[in-house]
Amino acid sequence: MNPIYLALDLPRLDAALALAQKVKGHVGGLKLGLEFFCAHGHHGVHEIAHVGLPIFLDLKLHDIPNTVASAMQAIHVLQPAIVTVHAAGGRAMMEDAKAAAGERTKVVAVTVLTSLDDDDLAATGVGGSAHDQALRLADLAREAGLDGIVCSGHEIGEIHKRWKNGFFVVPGLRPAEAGGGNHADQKRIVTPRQARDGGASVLVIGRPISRAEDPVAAARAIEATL
Ligand SMILES: O=C(O)c1cc(=O)[nH]c(=O)n1[C@@H]1O[C@H](COP(=O)(O)O)[C@@H](O)[C@H]1O
Repeated sequence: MNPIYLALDLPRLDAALALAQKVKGHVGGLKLGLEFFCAHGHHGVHEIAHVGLPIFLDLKLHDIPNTVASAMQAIHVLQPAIVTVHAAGGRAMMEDAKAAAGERTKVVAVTVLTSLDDDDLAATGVGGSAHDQALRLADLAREAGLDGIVCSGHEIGEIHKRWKNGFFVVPGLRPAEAGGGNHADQKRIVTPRQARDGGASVLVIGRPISRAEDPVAAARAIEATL
């Protein structure tokens, strides 16, 4: 199965739908995030689901356990293949999120966002490295009974060794030929191939495909490196 999930981070529903239709033969799934869900809600998810690929609903839920569980129940009807919560919400929140999710939905916890480095974490009061914090939160997600986690390609190898049958989502990916120039807001990045070799189950890729002059060619080129 193609591990690439295209992040449809586009403000307009018609543009997101057109892009999804265009690249659907070259990606394994479609990721709809906060930007999309706040703008288009359930209706938008139903529209994108018509493309026929698995839907990853990336809402990064982070609140008290009861609120997160209720939100999970509210999106149950959409039957997403994958949903995200923040591991920093704690064990009880993750347990309740998993219990409220549909049986066919994988619940995965974001460990440390790929847009953060050690200094950013220190500024939030978290001591130690992003690497150590990601490992700690991955252990917590596993203890809470989640299906897996979201982490950067810098941690995936070690987390995979500790959690053999986990489901691992890796964003923050930039193809090698992009060089050092287009990281944008991402700080902990690797190539799609490096993430795959480290044990990633799903590779989340947005702008390297969606902002490419030819998104189909970009998706195919990435697929060819895997
Ligand atoms: O949960 C995510 O998908 C996620 C977690 C994370 O740590 N970093 C991260 O970039 N993401 C998402 O992955 C996508 C990355 O987009 P690009 O940087 O354009 O490839 C965006 O939709 C982010 O919301």
